[in-house]
Amino acid sequence: MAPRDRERRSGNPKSSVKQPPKKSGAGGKYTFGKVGEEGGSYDYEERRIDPEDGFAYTWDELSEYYKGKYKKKELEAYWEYDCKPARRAKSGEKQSKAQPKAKAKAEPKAKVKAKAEPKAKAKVKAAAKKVDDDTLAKSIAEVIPYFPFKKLDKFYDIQGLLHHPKLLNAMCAVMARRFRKMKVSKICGFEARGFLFTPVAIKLGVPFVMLRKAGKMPNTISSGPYTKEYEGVDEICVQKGAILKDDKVVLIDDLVATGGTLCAGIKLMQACEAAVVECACMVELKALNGREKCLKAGAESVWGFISEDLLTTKAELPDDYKDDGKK
Ligand SMILES: O=P(O)(O)OC[C@H]1O[C@H](OP(=O)(O)OP(=O)(O)O)[C@H](O)[C@@H]1O
Ligand SMILES: Nc1ncnc2[nH]cnc12
Repeated sequence: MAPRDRERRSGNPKSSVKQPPKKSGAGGKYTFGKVGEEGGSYDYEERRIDPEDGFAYTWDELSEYYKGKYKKKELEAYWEYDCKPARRAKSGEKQSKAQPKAKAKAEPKAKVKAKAEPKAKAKVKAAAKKVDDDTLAKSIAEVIPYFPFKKLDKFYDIQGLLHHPKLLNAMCAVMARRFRKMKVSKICGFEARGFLFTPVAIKLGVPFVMLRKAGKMPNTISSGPYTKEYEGVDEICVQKGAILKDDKVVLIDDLVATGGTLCAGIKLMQACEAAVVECACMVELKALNGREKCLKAGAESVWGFISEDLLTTKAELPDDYKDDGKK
């Protein structure tokens, strides 16, 4: 957001901008169930810190302040990715004195345009974001241990991420930020570990479609058999009518190894006449060339967030460790 004149904010709560009235029911903007609403938060009392001035605001206060200055989508993205959650005051604890009651009205559009961000500053920002994504990738990699399983020396266990909700949310936010630009109409996740990324669809306000192993859902289209890095042959299905002609979908999974699973998904989407704008995976085992396979099969893009060289967390195994994999 463009810098603004701190003097414009009134310290007098009576003169500050009033919050719009809350909707009936659960509350303000962050009520359940409105497709297209973004944000990832359903708590209208939640405050986030605007990095512009370091103060915490509710969504209503922030959107009132920036009304007419930024588009709703831009502001939602700003709330989601740039504003950091503020610590909640415990019951009985007063809010900090420095906390303004509401932001003063935003500057008029013309004035803001004149303050457009210089290119150099935008470049610095882009570099900073890259560093942030790299740091996040490393932090996630640290909580994904590997151990021998199903005859693989290194089975990467993404369960570790589920024990760190902030990291999981940050991962989903990175994906949502990426897919928002692609204007996707649906997110498809693979059983089972692809289902962990349903928050991405919630953040984007688009449907999440389950791609399930054969025999789990009625009335389906099947990919036919495919092979994976381990466990031989599998088959995945999508329910008829879940994907429509000309849908723009992202296929999402925790990990791409040989690409067998993703290619089966691509085949399913092709049968539905939908476009696979991206195959997106949290982890990419590059040495197994899944990427090339997916591109050849018709995916427009393949994206992996964490490469195998970051996955250096070796699990400590107990003496009685047993590989319970079936094959
Ligand atoms: O690139 P590939 O060689 O196809 O391997 C990758 C797939 O293997 C794993 O799933 P798995 O089928 O084992 O299912 P699970 O999530 O139910 O364990 C993983 O979650 C991917 O979906
Ligand atoms: N090495 C691996 N670790 C975890 N999941 C996988 N799926 C396929 N290969 C895998």
